[in-house]
Amino acid sequence: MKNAEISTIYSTPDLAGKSHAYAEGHSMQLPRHITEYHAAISAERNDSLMLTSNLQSRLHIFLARAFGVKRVIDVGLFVGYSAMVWAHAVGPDGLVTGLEISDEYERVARNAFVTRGINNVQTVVGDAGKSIPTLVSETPYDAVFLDANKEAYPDYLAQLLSLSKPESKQRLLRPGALIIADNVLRWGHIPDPSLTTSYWASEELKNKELEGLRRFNDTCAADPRLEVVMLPVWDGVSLIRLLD
Ligand SMILES: C[S@@+](CC[C@H](N)C(=O)[O-])C[C@H]1O[C@@H](n2cnc3c(N)ncnc32)[C@H](O)[C@@H]1O
Repeated sequence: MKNAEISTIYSTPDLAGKSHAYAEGHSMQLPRHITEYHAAISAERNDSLMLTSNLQSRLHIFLARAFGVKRVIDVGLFVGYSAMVWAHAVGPDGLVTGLEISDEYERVARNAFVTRGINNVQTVVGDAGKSIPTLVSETPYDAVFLDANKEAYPDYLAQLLSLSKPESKQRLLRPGALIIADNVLRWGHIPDPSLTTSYWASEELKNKELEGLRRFNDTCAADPRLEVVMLPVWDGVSLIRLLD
């Protein structure tokens, strides 16, 4: 719908919900082990809000296949749902590297992969800022999914770019790599700083996250090495391409 404002497309939350369900019903199907894992986490865990949605996952799979993605870094593994989606997208001969600071979450994720016979995911426990530089090898990655601590997005982006210089013999990301960043609109708080709703444990955390996301979004839009499309869907998703 050309020039339509997003707020005027769906006049009620009910209509937005119906449209989402319809879109889901008319998109590619996900394998059952993925939808079942999503449902199990949603039913059993009180931190399941951190999950990406099944519809967003279809976009990830679509993009991975369109971009020829075989190697992905999943920054913010949580209990392994998004990594499981990437594992499906890249196929058994691909590789997903999941980075997670919590050894408890990583253990749950690893167990989920083992019990489902998924063996193309490797996990690294620790602060992603420390793990990312260790991933440079002979074979660059094709894609990154940023979904960990929002305040560190600018640092993660700076690392990805500085470890993927055109003149370098070894680089972390290949030219043309895809970076997908989740939560870039943060419930509308990024475009509207006057919002008073708060989902954060403290004002300090809120301010840190929002400041980090704003800096990240501004950098992506301004950096000549990057091409970005920010989608105002879900919690805001930026699709970023490394040009060189
Ligand atoms: C929103 S959740 C990720 C959800 C996951 N991508 C999915 O959709 O299944 C964010 C995760 O990032 C992890 N995290 C937070 N800070 C981190 C850091 N500095 N390094 C690595 N992981 C971190 C959290 O423990 C949490 O599991």
